[in-house]
Amino acid sequence: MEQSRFDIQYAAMRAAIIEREFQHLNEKQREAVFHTEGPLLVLAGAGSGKTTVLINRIINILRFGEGYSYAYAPEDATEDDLLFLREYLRNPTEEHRMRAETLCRVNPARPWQILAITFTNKAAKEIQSRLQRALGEEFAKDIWASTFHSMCVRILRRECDAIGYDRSFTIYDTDDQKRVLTAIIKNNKLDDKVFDVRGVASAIGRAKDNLQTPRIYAIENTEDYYKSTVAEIYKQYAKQLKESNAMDFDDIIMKTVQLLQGNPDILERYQRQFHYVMADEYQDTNHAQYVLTSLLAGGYENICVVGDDDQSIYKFRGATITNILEFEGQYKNATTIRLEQNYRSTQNILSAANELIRNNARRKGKELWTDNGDGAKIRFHRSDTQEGEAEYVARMITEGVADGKHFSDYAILYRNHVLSNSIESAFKRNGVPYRIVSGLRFFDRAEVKDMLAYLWVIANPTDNLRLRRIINVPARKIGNKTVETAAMLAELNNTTMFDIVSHAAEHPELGRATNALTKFAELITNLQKMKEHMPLDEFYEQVMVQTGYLEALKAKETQEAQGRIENTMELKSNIADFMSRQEQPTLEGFLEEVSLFTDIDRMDESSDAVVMMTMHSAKGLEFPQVFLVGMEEGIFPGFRAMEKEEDLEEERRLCYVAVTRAKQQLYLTCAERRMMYGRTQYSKPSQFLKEIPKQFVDSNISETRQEMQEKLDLQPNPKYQSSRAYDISGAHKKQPVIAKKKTAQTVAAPALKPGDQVDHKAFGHGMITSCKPMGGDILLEITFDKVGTKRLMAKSAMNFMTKK
Ligand SMILES: Nc1ncnc2c1ncn2[C@@H]1O[C@H](COP(=O)(O)OP(=O)(O)OP(=O)(O)O)[C@@H](O)[C@H]1O
Ligand SMILES: [Mg+2]
Repeated sequence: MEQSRFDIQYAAMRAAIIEREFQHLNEKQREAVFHTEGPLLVLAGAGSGKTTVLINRIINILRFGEGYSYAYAPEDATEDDLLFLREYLRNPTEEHRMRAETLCRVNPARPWQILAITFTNKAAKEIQSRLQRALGEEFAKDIWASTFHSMCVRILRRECDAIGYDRSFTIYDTDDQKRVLTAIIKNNKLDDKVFDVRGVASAIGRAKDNLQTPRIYAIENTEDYYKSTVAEIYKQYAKQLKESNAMDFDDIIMKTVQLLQGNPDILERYQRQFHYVMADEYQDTNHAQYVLTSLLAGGYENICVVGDDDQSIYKFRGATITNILEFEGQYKNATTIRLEQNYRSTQNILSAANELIRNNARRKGKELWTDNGDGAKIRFHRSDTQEGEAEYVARMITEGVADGKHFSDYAILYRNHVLSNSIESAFKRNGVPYRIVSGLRFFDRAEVKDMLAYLWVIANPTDNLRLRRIINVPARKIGNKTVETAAMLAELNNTTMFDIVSHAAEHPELGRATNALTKFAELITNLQKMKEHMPLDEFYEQVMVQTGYLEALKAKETQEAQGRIENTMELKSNIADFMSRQEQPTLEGFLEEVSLFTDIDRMDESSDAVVMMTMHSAKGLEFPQVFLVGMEEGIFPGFRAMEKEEDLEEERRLCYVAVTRAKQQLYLTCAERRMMYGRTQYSKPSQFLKEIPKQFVDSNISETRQEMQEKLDLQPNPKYQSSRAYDISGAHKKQPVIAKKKTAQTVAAPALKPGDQVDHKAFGHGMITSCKPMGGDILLEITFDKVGTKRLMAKSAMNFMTKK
């Protein structure tokens, strides 16, 4: 075809815009961004910009997508038309789409044709907000950027009648799941030591990750007594959930796969819808997620997965690294792009990460480099005790803040949550503000769960489990026996408990409770009606009042009850926040969001506090200053992992993930002695520390001493107070002495009194308002000019404070 005036102008204009748009990316990254058609694997190390590529790729597809290259303006297009088109290419709004289409054959993807899946809500939100900034809120909000779970819930809410569920289905969290399982284990008179509920729950979870239904699981496990019994529990569990119109987390994925596999018409609809499918952190997908992604991308096969085989850390949850390693086998025409430049960390941190992960045999192998410069050396610090370790962490942070850093620049990462206790105490003693990201669900407080249970029952009255939770809360004279009778009647009549309760008068077995039951059913029915014509937050308040829940708390008049009232009110703020974000906020929508919520999503980045979380939760995140604490043999790697090479490699990958979160400075700390689970443990520094070459490290750990200890296999004798009892080398003296001095300094309890003026390195000028002796130390309350009142323990505080 002859080139029209438009073609020439258009091509030049397009090239210029694209050039400008993506100039901040490197060549390899741009290659990935522009490779939009066909299967693409971006396999690259930490901090190399994988997530960045994924986001920019979406921007590219939506603004300059393949379709635009076929755009031809008619010969008679006016200057005005061309100007309009130029504007439209910059900012393709739905509003102007029609005119653009009449001018030229534009055929770029629409936002809802793009599916981008990630693992955490936080990551999904990050993608959404970056896309909104680039493409405009209105336009970007239709992109399916979400987690596996919320995407599946969205599909299921629309389509689940095809698999026999009602659209108002409830989502059970791990706690709900355990209640149901515990009851089943008890009813079947099984030994709950052998069939420990956590073990059973995780076996069922793994079965679902592998898309095994109760029937298939039973067929595949006939030989083994434990597993065949689990198969029976699984069967009963699935039946009960179905009857309650409920799904657990793992069901959400499995049922979506079943829905799509069992209903070709529905599958085809989604395959047609999703022109482009993308998945971040693909190394952590399990079998069910892999099948799901493949199914959804099956229409156009424009599938792009990004990941890092070295960061696969969820094997224990069924993730299988083969999904990423076999991508090229699955799609014969796949293109693979590797990124090697890291933009996050300094060279010292990267070299350490490279050397560490080199010890894994099973990997594809890659090296990262950066031109960020060497940066500061990594700091190793070994303390005598866990308290010493915690004090060190607190001291480094306070000194850093005194130096101009922010508390929020710091992250403390640990292998297990138990390791956070001593750090927390040290932060309290030193007035360091912190926030623990538990990775668990936030909405786990009893009163919040109660209110949510009410909301669930209103939305889905067939939810027997939640009905049981609230039917007599606050007390309504509906006893346990009545509840059990109602449950039995429901079973017998093949209906739900709510149905029985609503028709209590027809069941003489319910005896004197009939009245109370009928009233309860009326309460729920009335609330259901009320819900229809009231804003959600007002409705929530009505639920608190009508159910008598608020009244019952108020009547208690205790401090604790007051706290609970505040928590239930906080739930209202959550609802209000939800309403402000949604165009059509529904109760179901809110409940859904809540059930997929974890603490990490609530991490408020605006407040200045140190964050503490497990290494697993830190995936995909970055922080200027990172501490990895508890770097000891037996903790990290854990004893269990040390037995099998395969497990050790997974631990090492976790260490690689943790190390590569740091942008500027990495601290690795350990203690010789530590109280864990009520016992004092002595441990050697983690083998991972040894795998990091000395040239990248600044250490207080004397190597001679460590080597000596290992050579002689000397075990420290717990009878000695000082852990140095076994140290015969004397070579350690240099550094630790300095450390000792610091501790010695803190011992003298300072003579302070209310009214004294102080200068604190991190908090500035303040005045002591009270001094209370406490456990050989003094608890100070100080009102600082800048940061308000803080409570500090005098001994530690005097490291940073002078009296005026
Ligand atoms: N071309 C670039 N120029 C400058 N900075 C970049 C570039 N690409 C990425 N970055 C920055 O590097 C950091 C790491 O990027 P990103 O989080 O996308 O990496 P990742 O590969 O997804 O990391 P992870 O493996 O930890 O998930 C981010 O702060 C990002 O803004
Ligand atoms: Mg990433």
